[in-house]
Amino acid sequence: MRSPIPDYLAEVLGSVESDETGAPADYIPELATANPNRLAAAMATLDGEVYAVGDCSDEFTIQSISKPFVYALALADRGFEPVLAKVGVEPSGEAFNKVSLDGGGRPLNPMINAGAIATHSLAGPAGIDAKGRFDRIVDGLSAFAGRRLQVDEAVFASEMDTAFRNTSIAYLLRAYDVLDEDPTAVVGGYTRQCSLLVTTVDLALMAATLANRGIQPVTGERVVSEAVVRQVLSVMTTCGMYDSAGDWVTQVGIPAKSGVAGGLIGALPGQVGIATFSPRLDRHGNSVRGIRLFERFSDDTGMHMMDVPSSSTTVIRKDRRIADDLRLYVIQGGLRFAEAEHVVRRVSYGAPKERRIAIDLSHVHAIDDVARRMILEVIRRLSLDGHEVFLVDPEQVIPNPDPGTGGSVTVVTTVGDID
Ligand SMILES: NC(=O)CC[C@H](N)C(=O)O
Repeated sequence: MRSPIPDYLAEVLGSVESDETGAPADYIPELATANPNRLAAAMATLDGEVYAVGDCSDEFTIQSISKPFVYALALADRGFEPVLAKVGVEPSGEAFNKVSLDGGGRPLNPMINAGAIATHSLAGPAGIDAKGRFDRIVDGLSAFAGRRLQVDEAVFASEMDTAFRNTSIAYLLRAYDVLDEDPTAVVGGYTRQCSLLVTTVDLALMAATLANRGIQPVTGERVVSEAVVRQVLSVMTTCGMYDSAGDWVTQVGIPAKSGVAGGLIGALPGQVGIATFSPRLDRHGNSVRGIRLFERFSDDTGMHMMDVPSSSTTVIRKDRRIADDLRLYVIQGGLRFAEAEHVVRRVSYGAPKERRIAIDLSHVHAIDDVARRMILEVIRRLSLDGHEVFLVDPEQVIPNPDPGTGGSVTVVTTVGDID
């Protein structure tokens, strides 16, 4: 059978193809010369399958789509505190290139140029020189993409020729001590970062790495930690589309970032990475057809971050006395707070009389940290109440279970192992 997914993507691409509204960015002269008709879309799954249609292997400069990734590297390299001290996380509601700082002299967020220029200076360890920092950025962004990225020297030179606004932003940052080095050199590094060449497929994989909690789906490399990814996706959600962030979140609902060369990425946590490419931009500097493609994807597939499956009410598959003094709870599905609460409620309200209690997790495919702690607390309290507790956990969804003070548990592979 032929997969229907590329056919679907091609159909969606076809539906926006004739839209010629908007114009390519012309403040970077080299971008204005590029063919504005190019159009591509790609989707990358978290296990590394890539579906791509249109001009999906054409290279173009990453531009502002580099910002969330370099922010991720800065957070990873310096830690949260030093980065947050210099760059805020508040949506600005302003254009990406606005010369603006907050009341305390910090850029409002890392997605606008002011914040991104400051963030660029925070990549790599403190004290690193400009070359080391740039190498770190290329290595880091290449790790997200899963292949070595190169700079488009022509676009870089062209943007530097007219980088007056970014240079003035950098001087303002220097005046407020957000930057403590030569502002012109930092703008050079930032502009080079924006000039890295990517394809739509690269971008889909970079987005999928964010959607996959920081693990690149094809190479399997952990590029940044889960905590960093959460921070980056949060900021993309509130600030990624600049002064159209509110429209975007309500209508599309996928953490996203646009670039003035026409790229657009969306990372839906736990699901997919999506990228589109079309150079004509709206007045916010976002790709016109890219937005339309994302609107279709979100509408057609329910891929809106607020559309989540409701928590399963059938978390407890079985609650049964299986011997005179043995009660068995069989738990199923993925456990987060809401699902674990069902277990807590059933066991505490059910007040089992049997001396021995078995909790069977062999049908649990995922458990998050809070759910794990809740199950362990159930075990601890059952032990304190005088029960002998068994955990049936053949897949070790809770490795080395430690119920804490006063609790004890025996781990078995099957219910049959309980004698
Ligand atoms: N929105 C963007 O893509 C802007 C990036 C561009 N290099 C700039 O700084 O102006």
